[in-house]
Amino acid sequence: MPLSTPHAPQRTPGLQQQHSRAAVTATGLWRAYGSGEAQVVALRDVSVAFASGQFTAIMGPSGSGKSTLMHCLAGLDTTDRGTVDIGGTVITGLGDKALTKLRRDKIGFIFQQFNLLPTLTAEENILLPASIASAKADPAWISQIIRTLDLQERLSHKPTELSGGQQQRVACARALATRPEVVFADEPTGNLDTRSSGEVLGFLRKSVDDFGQTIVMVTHDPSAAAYADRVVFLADGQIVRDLPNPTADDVIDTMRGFETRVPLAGEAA
Ligand SMILES: Nc1ncnc2c1ncn2[C@@H]1O[C@H](COP(=O)(O)OP(=O)(O)OP(=O)(O)O)[C@@H](O)[C@H]1O
Repeated sequence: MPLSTPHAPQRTPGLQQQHSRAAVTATGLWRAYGSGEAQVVALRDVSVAFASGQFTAIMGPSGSGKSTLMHCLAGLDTTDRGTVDIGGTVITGLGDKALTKLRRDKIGFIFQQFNLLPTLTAEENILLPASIASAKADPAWISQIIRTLDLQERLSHKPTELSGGQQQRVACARALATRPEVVFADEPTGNLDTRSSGEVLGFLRKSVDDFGQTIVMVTHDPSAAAYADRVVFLADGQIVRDLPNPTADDVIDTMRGFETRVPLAGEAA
């Protein structure tokens, strides 16, 4: 079994120790939706850097701005103010065409709903982003990820013929196929059982330790966050805690602190 067991995160001092440059840097990000009385400020002056070869989880209460932050970091949403730099390219202000190219070449995505193309086989889904990226896919690398994810026997299957866990492992392979600067994972285990979650998280951990991948993952699950090297907590659109080497208990304690915090002046209790 090439993958780790559920809820047994093991951080090994791997490649991330050698790469301290930032893969992704956000500086002074603001994002509001709507206007006037109905305006919601989703991000308030958020500055954060994600080191290359590190696994970071983003957590926070519902509505705290996690998805907005991830979408702004990945160039899927626009910002009102501030900049995002991915691998040395400032993406805020790029036009649609340049952004699409940058996402294709530098970013891998893993979504809660897997988002595989239903008419393609697992193998075709894995190869699709690599086939349209600027640099051609490396067959030895693709084989290595497929082996690590234990997908050799599933390559000719369509998504409907795969379990949720298998579909998410295909999505992981697809995200890593181009060796992107960063993989953004949005609740990657939100639709999976405990065993499949452990397999996916074990693979993400391994891809950081063994391959030097950079991962930024939004999650609600403290045991998923415990696989990360670092947890960044958002509340009310701001970063309020930054926890290195988290355990699930650390994360639960920190989240409890938000639930019991005293409301700000003018806020409903
Ligand atoms: N497209 C939008 N239009 C209007 N308001 C939005 C939009 N997207 C997000 N918001 C608001 O911005 C705030 C932050 O939302 P966001 O989805 O980023 O939070 P979240 O922490 O990801 O929440 P959850 O954990 O529930 O997914 C919320 O108040 C939300 O209602």
